[in-house]
Amino acid sequence: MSEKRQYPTVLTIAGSDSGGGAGLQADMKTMQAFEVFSTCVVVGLTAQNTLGVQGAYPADESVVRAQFESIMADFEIRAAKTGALFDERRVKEVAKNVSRYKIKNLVVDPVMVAKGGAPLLDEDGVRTMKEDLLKRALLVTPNIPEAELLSGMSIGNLEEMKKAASKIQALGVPNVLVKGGHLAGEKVYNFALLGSETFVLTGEKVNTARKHGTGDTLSAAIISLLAKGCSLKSAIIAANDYMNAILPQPLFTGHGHGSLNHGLWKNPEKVRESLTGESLSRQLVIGLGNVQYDEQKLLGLVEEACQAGMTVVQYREKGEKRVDFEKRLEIARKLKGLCAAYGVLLFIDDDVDLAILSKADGVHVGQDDTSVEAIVERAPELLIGLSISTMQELEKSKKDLAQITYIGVGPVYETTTKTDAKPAIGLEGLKAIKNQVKVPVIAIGGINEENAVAVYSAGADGLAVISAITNSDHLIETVKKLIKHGEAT
Ligand SMILES: Cc1ncc(COP(=O)(O)OP(=O)(O)O)c(N)n1
Ligand SMILES: Cc1ncsc1CCOP(=O)(O)O
Ligand SMILES: [Mg+2]
Repeated sequence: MSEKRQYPTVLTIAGSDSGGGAGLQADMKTMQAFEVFSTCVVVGLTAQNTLGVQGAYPADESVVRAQFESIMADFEIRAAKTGALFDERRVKEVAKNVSRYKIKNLVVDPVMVAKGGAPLLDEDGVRTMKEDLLKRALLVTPNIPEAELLSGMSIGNLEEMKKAASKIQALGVPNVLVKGGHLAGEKVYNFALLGSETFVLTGEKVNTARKHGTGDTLSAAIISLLAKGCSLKSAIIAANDYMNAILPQPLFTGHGHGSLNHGLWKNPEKVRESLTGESLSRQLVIGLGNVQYDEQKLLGLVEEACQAGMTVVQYREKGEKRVDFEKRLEIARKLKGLCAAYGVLLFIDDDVDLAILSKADGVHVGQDDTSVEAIVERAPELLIGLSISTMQELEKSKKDLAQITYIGVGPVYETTTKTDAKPAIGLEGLKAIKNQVKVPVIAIGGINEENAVAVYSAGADGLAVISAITNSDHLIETVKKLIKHGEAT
């Protein structure tokens, strides 16, 4: 076989949903959205549509085995997941093949019952899954009813989710993610037990019947990110963000529960539409020039900032040393990987080529940079941020406002970070510009954890900062304060 590095390739071991919204179809659509190559072992077929499951037809074990043989003879599988496995015989066959081919990064989505109530795993299958399959997995992702069956206890709240996760871990699987969507309450809590580390992820409870395939989609997103080299924790966090982004915008297809819009994440038009104020609200602008040309410091700081809750990173390379294009591309690609893992948007300052080649989400341009028209013509997939410093610039840019994602307004306060900054416009200048536009206003220039509240009160929809982060000796606290000030106004 060729020694060439392989494109990240993943495997779903699951049942087919003829209705296309769940099962291996949901998995493969999700994998496409995350830009990994997907392969599948079909463990059985269902005759199914958005109204329910009309029939289930397990595949013969020899057919399951033959598919494993074909896939493993050719592909380098970086991560795999299981979905509906139907019964004890198929669970055993899958477990055997997972061992035979030493499949790593296996996520078991212990699918037991379809959304409409149809059983997708019999009782003996559940027992075999507990005894034989879980110990071969990296992670198991039960929902509440599945966690109850696996743990043998009933679950009515977060505390019980935690207890159940420990009981499931004791079955031999090192990491457990219990999905709390079935519990009552306005928010959804998902509880993760990764080794001895625990954390809770929240999501909005979306008031829609179109939740079919959510478990498949979440686990497919997790293995796609694992295949791209993300840590398990980052993969879970980013997959949760993906769910929160696509759940509110289902597809109205069929006459029953409809479907998730799996491609939404990567469709720029849709991403633009689904961007909330929150997703643009805290931007870290940074480059090597802001961190004494120390690459590890840059990447470390960006990762920490993403973890802490910054929502956008802008890669802006200014400073006395020249950083050549090749190096900037290398950095931008690394930043893209980091940001994607946390569901953070990456913008590139000034350079449209760099934004295209690094697959950044957007580009930020000033008044004298590439025109908005030219960017849209060349790279319609890019989100666009545009600097506005004065009413005159706003007037000149009004024709472009419909095409752009946000305007960067400032400097609001004096700043020493940008050597050629225009005069500070103050809170009054910010207010005046805000009053003239519908597009989100991201304030920049001299903003820090103390004055952020005033900036928000003047009408800013978000903040962009450099020194508030690069000079902070308590970054998590700094970001927390930026978040708090935004929430307070
Ligand atoms: C969010 C945000 N707002 C304004 C700017 C300034 O951009 P620009 O006018 O292109 O100046 P330089 O950044 O190139 O010095 C920004 N980068 N980000
Ligand atoms: C890039 C830029 N554009 C206007 S002011 C500025 C610099 C912001 O840096 P700081 O947050 O350290 O004042
Ligand atoms: Mg610029």
